[in-house]
Amino acid sequence: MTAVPQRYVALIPAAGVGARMAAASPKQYLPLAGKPMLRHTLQAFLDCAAIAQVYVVVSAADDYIGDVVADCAGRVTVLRCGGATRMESIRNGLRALDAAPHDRILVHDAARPGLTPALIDKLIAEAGANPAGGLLALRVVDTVKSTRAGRVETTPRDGLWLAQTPQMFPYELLLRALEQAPDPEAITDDASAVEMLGLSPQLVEGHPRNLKVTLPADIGIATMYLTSEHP
Ligand SMILES: Nc1ccn([C@@H]2O[C@H](COP(=O)(O)OP(=O)(O)OP(=O)(O)O)[C@@H](O)[C@H]2O)c(=O)n1
Ligand SMILES: C[C@](O)(CO)[C@H](O)COP(=O)(O)O
Repeated sequence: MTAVPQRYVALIPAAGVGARMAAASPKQYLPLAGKPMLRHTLQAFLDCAAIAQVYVVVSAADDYIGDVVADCAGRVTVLRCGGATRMESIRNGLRALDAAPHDRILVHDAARPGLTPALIDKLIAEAGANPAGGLLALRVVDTVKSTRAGRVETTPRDGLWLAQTPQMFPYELLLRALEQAPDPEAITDDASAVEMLGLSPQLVEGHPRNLKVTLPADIGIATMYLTSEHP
């Protein structure tokens, strides 16, 4: 029996309110280098030949998305099933999208507009065949301090990484991991749900340009990367 080739499908959670950004509109629609942030994020997948379909999860009341995807007919599907948390939005999106069990789902934050087709291709090349999936991540390069004990302590940084997105997993595995998670509050990213099943997703070196735009200061940094000549 010939193996059915796996497809690569993007799922972009874009139903947040951007509370930490404290802007007039949800941060994923703020203008960056002349375009809404989400359009930059979408374009990275639209410019990546490996991506078969892009799904965007927005809130039911979202009235920004129409203008952002007006010229993306066919490649982008809008799912109005955003939830109260990022993980709920992703789980709702997984239940709504069309994919085969072995297709790879690349979950990517709308708030990471610095992603490039080259980074997507790198993740697919290095982790696309891994049954435990994989994600872009950056090694920690600064000394890490913790105040959890009520005082300042230094945490050894060897072996520490900062998770980025896309986080890519077989469709069946990711949906099962999110639905079976014993403590949904403990899941801050998709990989942690898969880790709770005892699997170890592959870490693939990402790039600082793929930062999550979270605080006002991140707008200038993201704009610098989006307008820079350097890849
Ligand atoms: N209920 C939610 C919350 C977040 N997200 C998405 O998940 C991504 C990463 O989340 P985060 O950076 O925390 O975005 P917000 O939740 O909007 O930010 P804040 O926590 O400051 O409100 C964003 O693209 C956001 O739109 C989502 O789809 N649904
Ligand atoms: C998924 C993520 O971007 C990986 O670093 C991060 O966990 C999202 O955190 P947020 O608080 O939902 O922005």
